[in-house]
Amino acid sequence: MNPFQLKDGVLHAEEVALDQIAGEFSTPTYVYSRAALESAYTRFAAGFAGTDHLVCFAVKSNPSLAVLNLFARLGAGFDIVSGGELARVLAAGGDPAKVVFSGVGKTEAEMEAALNAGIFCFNVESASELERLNEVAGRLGRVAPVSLRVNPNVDAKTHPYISTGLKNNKFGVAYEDAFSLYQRAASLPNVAVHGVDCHIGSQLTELSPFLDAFDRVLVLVDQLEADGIHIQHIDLGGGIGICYADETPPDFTEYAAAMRQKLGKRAVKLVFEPGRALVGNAGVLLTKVEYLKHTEAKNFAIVDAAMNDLMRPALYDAYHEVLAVRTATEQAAQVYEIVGPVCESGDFLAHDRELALQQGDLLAVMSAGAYGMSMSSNYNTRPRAAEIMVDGDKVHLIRQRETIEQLFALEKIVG
Ligand SMILES: Cc1ncc(COP(=O)(O)O)c(C=O)c1O
Ligand SMILES: N[C@@H](CCCC[NH3+])C(=O)O
Repeated sequence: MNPFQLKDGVLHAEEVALDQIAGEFSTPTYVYSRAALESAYTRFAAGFAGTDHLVCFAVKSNPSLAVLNLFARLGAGFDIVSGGELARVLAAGGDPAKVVFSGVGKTEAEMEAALNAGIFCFNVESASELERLNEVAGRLGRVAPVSLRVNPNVDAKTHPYISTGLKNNKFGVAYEDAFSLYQRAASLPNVAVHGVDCHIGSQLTELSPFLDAFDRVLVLVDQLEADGIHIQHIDLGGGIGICYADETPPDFTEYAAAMRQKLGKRAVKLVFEPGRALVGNAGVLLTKVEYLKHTEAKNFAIVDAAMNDLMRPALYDAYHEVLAVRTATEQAAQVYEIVGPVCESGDFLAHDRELALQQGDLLAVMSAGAYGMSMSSNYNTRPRAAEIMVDGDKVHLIRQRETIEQLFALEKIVG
């Protein structure tokens, strides 16, 4: 579903005109559609109805308490990568028994917090992490449920910065080493082998890398079972892409059917960690054109959102569609660079967009619900944007715009 539609020449989020939101809450502002979030989660989970499964929303993609709470109420679990994300999940009413803990650098304090909360599983990413987890759990008199994150060494066919299942990156353990590390895990008193985990990358637009990874994981599961190491769940990570421009990622039904078919009759729970696919197209970044600037080479639309608000274009040269909130009637369309006020040449939101603009116009940067606000910063002492959730004709402020004072509240001048 696309909750962002033009009605009478004005872009709306569900039933609410985006210029009304800008008028009330100013810009830059992230706007999410509750209906789109719900629909994405429900459609994803529906594909696995009748199969033992757990959908763990990847918190890093959109850690807003309101978003987490919505998913928790729909029955979701959560994929976390830090103690901070665990605290968020708990504050949002998430069930710790549905939490998987990924990440290559878990600290002792984070392990303790997760053990005390009683999470579903630790996705262990190295031999040294396994030993540390065993020690920490022993100290607390607990047994930590573990999966090893294995690198199936398949090409995710995505941007190199967000491909994670290959041999030469920092994530997970090499496929070839996994079996012996599982034997080691099985011998340790304070960890219990529960599953096998993999996550091969993000923004995947083809099904085949998922299936190749699953095949390799199943070979390992069979080897482990033959060795007496029982696997209760397989975690296939996240990574399903969304349409930013003209991509055609696998749809949820097709993905679920393919995964279920691969699993066959095995009595193993399937765990997933989708992030972007559940939130990416449920959000936009609303921004205002501050200035139009015409140079010999280019036309610039200088807007009030910047790389600190949405980092993806600067970081990955990522494409986000940019739409005018009100369809212009007077001025002629021109090709613009859409740039922010930050003092970096890399501070752009979009290149070469044909738009009919005037100063003061509002623009919506589309597909900004994932890795938008979550990767934002205060660079150039810019307060982070407000966040709004629209529900039908209702508008909820789910995060206030930061104030300048908050940005230096923790600092002190040394006399
Ligand atoms: C371990 C892990 N799980 C899940 C995700 C979520 O990925 P995506 O947003 O592509 O679904 C990520 C991010 O790539 C990740 O690193
Ligand atoms: N942050 C990235 C995805 C990385 C996923 C993190 N595991 C993006 O915006 O696309």
